[in-house]
Amino acid sequence: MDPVLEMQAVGKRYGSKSALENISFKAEAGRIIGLLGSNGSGKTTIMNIASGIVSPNSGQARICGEPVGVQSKAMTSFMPDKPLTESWMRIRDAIAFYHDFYADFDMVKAQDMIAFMGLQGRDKITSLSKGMNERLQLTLALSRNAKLYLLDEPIGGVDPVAREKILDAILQYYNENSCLIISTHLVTDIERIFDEVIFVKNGQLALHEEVDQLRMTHGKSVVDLFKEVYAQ
Ligand SMILES: Nc1ncnc2c1ncn2[C@@H]1O[C@H](COP(=O)(O)OP(=O)(O)OP(=O)(O)O)[C@@H](O)[C@H]1O
Repeated sequence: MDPVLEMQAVGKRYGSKSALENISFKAEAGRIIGLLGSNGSGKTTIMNIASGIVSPNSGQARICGEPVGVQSKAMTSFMPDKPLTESWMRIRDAIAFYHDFYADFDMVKAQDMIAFMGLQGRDKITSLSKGMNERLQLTLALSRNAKLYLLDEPIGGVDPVAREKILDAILQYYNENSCLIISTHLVTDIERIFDEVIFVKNGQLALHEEVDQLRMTHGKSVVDLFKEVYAQ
């Protein structure tokens, strides 16, 4: 069976600046994968290429064997680091918008997640705190029945309690037939949910390993190895 996401020798330049170089990896169904790296290492660029927002200059990205394009976008649910919702919307409008827009949107799951997250349908999105907004964006992304979920910094800037709630929601609502990739530089606390981690450093793939294997071969937690790899 084809991997859910495969990158083959992907390179990306912005003008004269190289953002990604020769990135190759496979991401299989049933896996939660941490895409880890310090600021500017290339995580968002990888997410943007997998979701079809940005085209690589070299190499190729495939979703379930299909080159990234119209067909692959229907199989990919992306939570970007900036919200896709409009400022006039209430939470219920955002849910209705996603339901109208995506044929695979599961309304029952969305309502269940809204309750789990402690969100209220009548609340205006502009009135939500950063953490509550992240809970909403995660609800919207995970309520689709996609093959690939791409969550770009889903816990950026939220307090430890909100972070735990978001991680619990990911574990509870994750669909085991899919692959979920989470980019972050906040490795502490989040490593408990990863099956595999990919380290990106200066636009290159520094490591791709199963977390259990990594602990055995390196004798270290993901956080400790992260600190070692990214030490200046
Ligand atoms: N639109 C763009 N134009 C020019 N350079 C860009 C653009 N987008 C990204 N870059 C550069 O590409 C490199 C990788 O950026 P990217 O946003 O992918 O990193 P990141 O790991 O997601 O960083 P962060 O954790 O800070 O979000 C950086 O050097 C960045 O400055």
